[in-house]
Amino acid sequence: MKKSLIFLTGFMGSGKSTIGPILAEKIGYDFIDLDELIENIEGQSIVDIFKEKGEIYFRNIERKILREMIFKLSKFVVALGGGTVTFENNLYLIKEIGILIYLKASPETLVQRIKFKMDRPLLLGPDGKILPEDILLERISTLLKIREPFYLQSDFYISTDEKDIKDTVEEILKKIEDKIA
Ligand SMILES: Nc1ncnc2c1ncn2[C@@H]1O[C@H](COP(=O)(O)OP(=O)(O)O)[C@@H](O)[C@H]1O
Ligand SMILES: O=C(O)C1=C[C@@H](OP(=O)(O)O)[C@@H](O)[C@H](O)C1
Ligand SMILES: [Mg+2]
Repeated sequence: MKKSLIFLTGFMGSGKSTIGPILAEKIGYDFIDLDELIENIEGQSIVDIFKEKGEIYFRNIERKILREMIFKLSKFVVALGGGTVTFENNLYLIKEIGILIYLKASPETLVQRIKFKMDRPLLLGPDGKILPEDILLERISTLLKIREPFYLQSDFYISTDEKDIKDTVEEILKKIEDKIA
């Protein structure tokens, strides 16, 4: 059965929010970033939601907004958050309705892509500051080991290490061309 929703999953920094709009444009779909949608609905940044209301609140709202949106969309590329598919039954919901693509990257690559970014609360120190590179690598490696079994349940994965953004998009296009409506 051909599908009209494409979801991007993968660890923080794997490129979901960057690849998503480019892919959408190429196939004539619209684009939505789940994190941006959460920020708009909540009127608060992801960092502030985590800081003021905590991760459990974030996961509940993430799940609620995902459920509300998922049945309304057609011809959309959706960039998920890095944790979305690892909570509750989000993974099964997403797979039932769309094509799930895992943007795979090694911990070493991920560190290089996000080491100066302050917008991922799970990768900041207790003081809210950027972690030293060796600690960041350790944290990413540990969390990725826990999460990868979920990511690997995607319909397919694309390895993004040593690949530029354009090549990643091209590879996805080849894989989905006969699967989308
Ligand atoms: N090959 C690549 N694929 C995706 N992103 C890349 C690549 N090379 C460098 N980047 C950079 O890595 C960062 C990925 O961040 P983002 O798209 O926000 O990831 P995510 O939404 O998965 O957390 C961006 O700054 C992007 O420009
Ligand atoms: O991996 C995670 O648990 C998270 C990833 C973030 O999205 P990105 O993967 O787009 O950075 C965002 O949803 C939040 O900070 C939590
Ligand atoms: Mg993102």
